[in-house]
Amino acid sequence: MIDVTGLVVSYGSATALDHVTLSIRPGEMVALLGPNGAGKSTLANTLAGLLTPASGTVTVHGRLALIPEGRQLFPDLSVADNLALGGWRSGQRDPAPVYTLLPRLAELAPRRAGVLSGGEQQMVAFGRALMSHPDVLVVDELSLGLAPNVTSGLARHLVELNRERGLTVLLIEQNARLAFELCERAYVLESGRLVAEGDCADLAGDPRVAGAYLGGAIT
Ligand SMILES: Nc1ncnc2c1ncn2[C@@H]1O[C@H](COP(=O)(O)OP(=O)(O)OP(=O)(O)O)[C@@H](O)[C@H]1O
Repeated sequence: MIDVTGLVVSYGSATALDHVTLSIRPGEMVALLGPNGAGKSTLANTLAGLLTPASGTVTVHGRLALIPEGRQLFPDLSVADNLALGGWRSGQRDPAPVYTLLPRLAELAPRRAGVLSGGEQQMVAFGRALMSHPDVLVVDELSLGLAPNVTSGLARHLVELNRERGLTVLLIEQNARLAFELCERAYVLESGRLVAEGDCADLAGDPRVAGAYLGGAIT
């Protein structure tokens, strides 16, 4: 669904992604882990076509939607209008399918996005991404600034979409424990380079990964 080969992305003279190669098969839910500044959002934005690679190739088979870091809602617009903007490019105007998946959004529809809680705003960002009926969803920091119970509620929706509807997901997370719980496979990015990849169970047992991202080995 996603094929990235030898990807280099720079901001001026600073290289943010340095020959990154990865692939995600249809229906997979894959995690991308890494510390602050590793290049995770740069990868997400490049996959979404917002940044142009200096070299390398990015191929996305199907329609990709991004839930950007920090949600990036229009705070003065209603929830319904934020959702409508998500369907604007693809001409999808009917929010009903999204309301079926995320019924809370139907209740929030007339409210201004800016007055909602962080969890509600993340749900709006989620719904806005779904408005374009994506084949692959890139989620940049689902859990950012959210209480664990709020994150788990959103994660449940994500897993349901992946398992029951075959949505391919790239989950970018600093919360490695959550990512390992939800995904089967993961990539680890540090300073713009992939430093580890594999099954989450193997990575969780890798002392280096567990030490850096899980606060010690998982037993
Ligand atoms: N617009 C920009 N202009 C210049 N440098 C940037 C820009 N955006 C990101 N960078 C730099 O590129 C590198 C990768 O940043 P990026 O935001 O992709 O990392 P990240 O892994 O998503 O980090 P975080 O988890 O903090 O969001 C960092 O060194 C960052 O300072």
